[in-house]
Amino acid sequence: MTSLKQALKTHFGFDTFRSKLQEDVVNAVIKGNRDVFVCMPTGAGKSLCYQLPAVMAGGITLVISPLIALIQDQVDHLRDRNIAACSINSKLPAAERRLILADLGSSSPRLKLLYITPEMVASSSFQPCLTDLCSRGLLSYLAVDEAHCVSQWGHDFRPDYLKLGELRARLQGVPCLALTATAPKNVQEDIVKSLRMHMPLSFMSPVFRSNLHYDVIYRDLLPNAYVHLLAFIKKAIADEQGCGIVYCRTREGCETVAHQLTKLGVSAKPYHAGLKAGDRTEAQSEWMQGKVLVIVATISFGMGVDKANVRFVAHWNLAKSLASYYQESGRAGRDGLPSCCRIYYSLKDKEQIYFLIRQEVKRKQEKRGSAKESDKTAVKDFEAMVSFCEQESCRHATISKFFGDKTPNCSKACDYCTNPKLVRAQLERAATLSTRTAAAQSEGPKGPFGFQAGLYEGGRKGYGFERQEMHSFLTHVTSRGQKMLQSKSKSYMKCCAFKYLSSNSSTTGSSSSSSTDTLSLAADIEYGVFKSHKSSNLYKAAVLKKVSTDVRRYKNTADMSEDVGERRGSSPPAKRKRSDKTMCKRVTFSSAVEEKVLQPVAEPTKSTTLKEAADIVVRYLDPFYSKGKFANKELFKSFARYLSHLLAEGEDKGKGQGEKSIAGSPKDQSLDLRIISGSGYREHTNPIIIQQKINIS
Ligand SMILES: Nc1ncnc2c1ncn2[C@@H]1O[C@H](COP(=O)(O)OP(=O)(O)OP(=O)(O)O)[C@@H](O)[C@H]1O
Repeated sequence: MTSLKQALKTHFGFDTFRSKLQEDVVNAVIKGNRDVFVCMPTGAGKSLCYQLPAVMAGGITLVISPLIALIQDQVDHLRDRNIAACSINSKLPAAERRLILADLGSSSPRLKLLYITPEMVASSSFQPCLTDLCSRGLLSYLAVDEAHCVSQWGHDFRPDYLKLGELRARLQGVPCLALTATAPKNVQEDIVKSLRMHMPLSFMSPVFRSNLHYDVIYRDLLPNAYVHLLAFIKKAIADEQGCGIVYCRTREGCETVAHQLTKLGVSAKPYHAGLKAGDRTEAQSEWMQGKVLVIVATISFGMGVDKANVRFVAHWNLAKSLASYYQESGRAGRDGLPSCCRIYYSLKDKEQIYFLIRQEVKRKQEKRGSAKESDKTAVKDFEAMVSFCEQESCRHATISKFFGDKTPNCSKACDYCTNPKLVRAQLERAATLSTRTAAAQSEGPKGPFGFQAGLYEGGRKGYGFERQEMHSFLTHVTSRGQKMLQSKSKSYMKCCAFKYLSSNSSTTGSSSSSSTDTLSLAADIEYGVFKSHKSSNLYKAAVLKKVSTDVRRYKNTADMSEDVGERRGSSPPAKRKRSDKTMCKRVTFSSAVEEKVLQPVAEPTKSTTLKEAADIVVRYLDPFYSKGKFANKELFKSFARYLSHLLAEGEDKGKGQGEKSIAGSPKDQSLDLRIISGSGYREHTNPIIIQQKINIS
């Protein structure tokens, strides 16, 4: 075994290089006489191209990486392998920083890889350390990860990356390695120029990844897009191995999609900048561990997340460019196994993003006082994304062409190559739809930015216009002294809604349905209000009003209905199907009456604590579990948890209804178990899609 392969095995545990290209790059870097430029697809193993030379070299490798989270991930991974790596960043505790600087200042530092952001490299506090390392000849390599960030033609331009040119000039004699997955020709040239690389050796491999199946579904054409997404998820994870990502543009989008998926029985969690850091970390780690099947995230999620078995990446909203889309969708199938990448395309979404991009360009130009050629980049990039969705040709070919590669052999790895007729049929239907809705759309976007400002995601990896949107949102919020709602309030309001609906079950028609339905209805009502109210007090009042209105509306409609059977037999959703016309004709609403109806739920009654409820539930369910009536322990736990919440929160009003199935007569019950954590209880222990029927007899 060569010493290189030996080092690969010893330090990283790999028997072979992932590809010939990876080995060639490592050899070229170790040789050290030329700068090296690497453009390899997502998941191809670029990190190893500098990590292996770094551990084999005598000095320290300085790695520039754009995100602290990404850096942290890499550092943790290296430390797990006993490789001396660390990062100096703004979040580092002072004591740790002192230790690192002490090691770097020693005659023979232990450290092999020092990760740093471009901002930190340029900061004055880091300069003495850098000068010292340079003057003592202790820098082995300079590695610039995600190098496309240096180019203003790139999809993730970071002005601070431009400062790396100066750094490079200071590090004469230190070989530089630039790595990216997403660099068309103009970006490649920009990288080489900006980093002042000297006649670099270039290692490029085509972007084509044959294990990824790409398709586009027109969301506007679907009768129920969430059910469609559910079917996609089920198919992509048919063997229940692996997990997936759904990308949404906005925080609200993440919440909505996660909520809908949960309601449909999929364990899904949202991830966005609006969540507390702890909740975000929890969502990510549960997803990483396979406890949560789907993470519904803004694009702030994913960079540096190295999870092998991501079986699908669905885009609920369009990516801002084709390059971004390639990178985001490329998080699927890093283990090389077949995986699916789908876009749920929507014309409205397209219009909104166009609008936002133009606004952002205008804002930049106003600030700068002039227009620049590169201002058009964002629009062009997005146009490429749009035409990817609206085209009638191979999706892989489009991606490859965009990055300057030859047309790959798709072999039915996209919807067009699998069934071009279907793609055409969809386009034709979409064209008809867009003609029909053209009039409505021509009115232009509503609201200050054509949509609800404030609902859009920020973050460094955002769409580029987040600052403007967030600013508008914050102004809106603080101007009224409003506070974002806490999840405690949400649970409480859901509980109120549930109690009120339960107590009026004979009116709402839920007497015939389970308390699960009532809970689901309560969650729907609460969530609907939550979406449109940012003020805590207005939100609370609106939930109560909405619940009482719904009950009242039903009451009025039912009272006047000639079909008594309908009143007795149908579930609430069926009743709501009654046409608005009928309702308008027959029912008049009096706000005074509604206010009166509100009163009974203003004060919550004392209920059983969750722990007490859990004790009761476990006592009753345990015999069934012991008899093997549950498929597995996780299912038992999920069911018990769900019932405990139900009992604790709906205890007083639900007596004789919901908990009858727990405490009543289990021996003759057939429990239709649909664990709907979307009803307020997000915790799942079961990663699989839970929608099962258990017969207890
Ligand atoms: N020689 C190898 N043998 C087996 N696995 C490898 C090898 N080299 C790298 N890998 C694994 O491949 C996965 C992807 O590697 P890495 O994160 O470096 O990809 P990347 O090219 O940087 O992708 P991205 O552009 O998405 O960040 C990692 O899990 C890594 O451990």
